Amino acid sequence: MRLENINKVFGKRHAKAMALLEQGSSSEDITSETDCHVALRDINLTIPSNGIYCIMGLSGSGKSTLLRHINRLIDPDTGTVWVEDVDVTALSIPDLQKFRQKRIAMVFQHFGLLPHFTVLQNAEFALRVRGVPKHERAEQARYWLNEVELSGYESHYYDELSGGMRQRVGLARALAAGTDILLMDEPFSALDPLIRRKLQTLLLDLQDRLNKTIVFITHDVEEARILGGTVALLNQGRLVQSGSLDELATHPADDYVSSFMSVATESA
Ligand SMILES: Nc1ncnc2c1ncn2[C@@H]1O[C@H](COP(=O)(O)OP(=O)(O)OP(=O)(O)O)[C@@H](O)[C@H]1O
Repeated sequence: MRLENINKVFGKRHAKAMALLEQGSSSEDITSETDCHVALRDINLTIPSNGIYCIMGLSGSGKSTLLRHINRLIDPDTGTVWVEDVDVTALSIPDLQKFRQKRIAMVFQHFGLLPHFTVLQNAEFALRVRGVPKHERAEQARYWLNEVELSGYESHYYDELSGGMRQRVGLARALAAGTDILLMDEPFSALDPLIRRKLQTLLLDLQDRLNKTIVFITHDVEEARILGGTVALLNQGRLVQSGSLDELATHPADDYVSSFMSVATESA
């Protein structure tokens, strides 16, 4: 997939902010003149298929905003999102809905489960939306719950699950959707370190067999390394460097990359 010339500005005086952006004003000046926030600026990024690709950066650097452009939960102000030969930014709303159902599932940091649904009902949710018959969707959901080691918990509710189990349900729901692309927005960062490590291993095991295109947001260099070490690093809405973590460590594009990598090395 490819993001081309993406700009995204949030705020009320949007037209004024966009005019300043086009004139080349700095993001700081745009904020001080208009109170708008430049969340993404001139993003050009190619994400290879069939692998795990990590989006990194400090809090507020634009990671979630970038991820949400891929399934157009957020529309860009300018630019194009390509998923293979599909221009996602040009899809009509009905086509976008079909495209999302078929191609892209999402896993959220805070799970995004429906508390009044059982584990099974949550896991089969995407299939229900798609109109898959009850028996068939239950069978598929059970299969994926087994894959995430949650067999036996089908009739449990959200309140009865630990954080790790909740995220396993989130993962089963995304996998049951049967899409080739998985967007994961800090899926493991609310979990304690041991559970987090287990879920990283589970994801790697599944990916070995499923070979999906996974775009994974993390703050954590160690987590990105475990997941294969291919990253894009954002700073204040700009893409500062992409490549392997080793490249970022040995040939940092600027001081931000260098300090991001050295803090991570010190805390490892
Ligand atoms: N809907 C919105 N309206 C206004 N500002 C927004 C909106 N969404 C995001 N922003 C701002 O855009 C910037 C980027 O936000 P984003 O959530 O993409 O960052 P992030 O890197 O994912 O941060 P975190 O790691 O804290 O989740 C932030 O300053 C945020 O406050």
